[in-house]
Amino acid sequence: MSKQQSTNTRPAATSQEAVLRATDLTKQYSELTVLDSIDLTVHAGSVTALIGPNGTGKTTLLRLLLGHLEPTAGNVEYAGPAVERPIGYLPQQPAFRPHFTVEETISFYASLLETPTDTKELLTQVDLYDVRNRPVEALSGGMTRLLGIAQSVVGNPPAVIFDEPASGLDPTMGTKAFEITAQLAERGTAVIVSSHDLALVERYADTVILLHDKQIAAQGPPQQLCQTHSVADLWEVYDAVTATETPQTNTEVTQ
Ligand SMILES: Nc1ncnc2c1ncn2[C@@H]1O[C@H](COP(=O)(O)OP(=O)(O)OP(=O)(O)O)[C@@H](O)[C@H]1O
Repeated sequence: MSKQQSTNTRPAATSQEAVLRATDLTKQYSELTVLDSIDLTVHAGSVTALIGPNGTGKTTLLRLLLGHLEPTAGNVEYAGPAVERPIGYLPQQPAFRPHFTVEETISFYASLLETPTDTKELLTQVDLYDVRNRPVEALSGGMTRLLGIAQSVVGNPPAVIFDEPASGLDPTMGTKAFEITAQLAERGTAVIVSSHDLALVERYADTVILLHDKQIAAQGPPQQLCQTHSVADLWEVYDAVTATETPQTNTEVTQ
């Protein structure tokens, strides 16, 4: 794909209300400081992509935004509308209860909410409608991730958090996963997505946040980051910013 084609040409988001806001967010696991004084805002109608080296704290930040982890300091605020399901979540390794079919799985999640869900439309959107009667344990890894994407948007939450949605997907379906993020943003959802696929991020993200060495090392629209760093693409921005990578060490597993 040419550079020109890879440029994000999606119309600018019309609504820019803050839906998720993190202020002075710090997270330590025992002695290991993973995130240090992070401030970020995720806006309605936009795709915010979180990138950074392995172990730099992307999943930790996403789980803090979800409220699945307690920050060591700072806070997270959900500032979106009061709805049944404020935030949808695709974990890095989605897993589903065995023996249920694809359709039963989505119907189960839909049954937990009063907001109606068009299961057929949802499964069609992620290309799983044709396998709707297949048990979830018979899905491939990529199909399981697509089911996770479908599950995460049941109830049309105002914010959606995708942890590596394209991981394990073939190029077509990886692109499809990012197209879904763009479609969600177009209808007003605040999407935050972590990914190592810089080409897809450059193409689909409105804002990129590059985590490095516990902090936000670069932030902005992909093209603006390229201009600021006088480079041709997001990979070169990433390379320049992370060149002085500080190795992270692990401690005991704690919550
Ligand atoms: N429960 C925990 N206890 C101790 N350390 C943890 C815990 N969870 C994560 N870590 C450590 O925190 C650091 C950040 O992990 P995290 O999973 O957030 O990174 P990541 O950027 O999502 O990585 P990747 O790109 O490899 O998925 C890593 O060093 C990891 O080992």
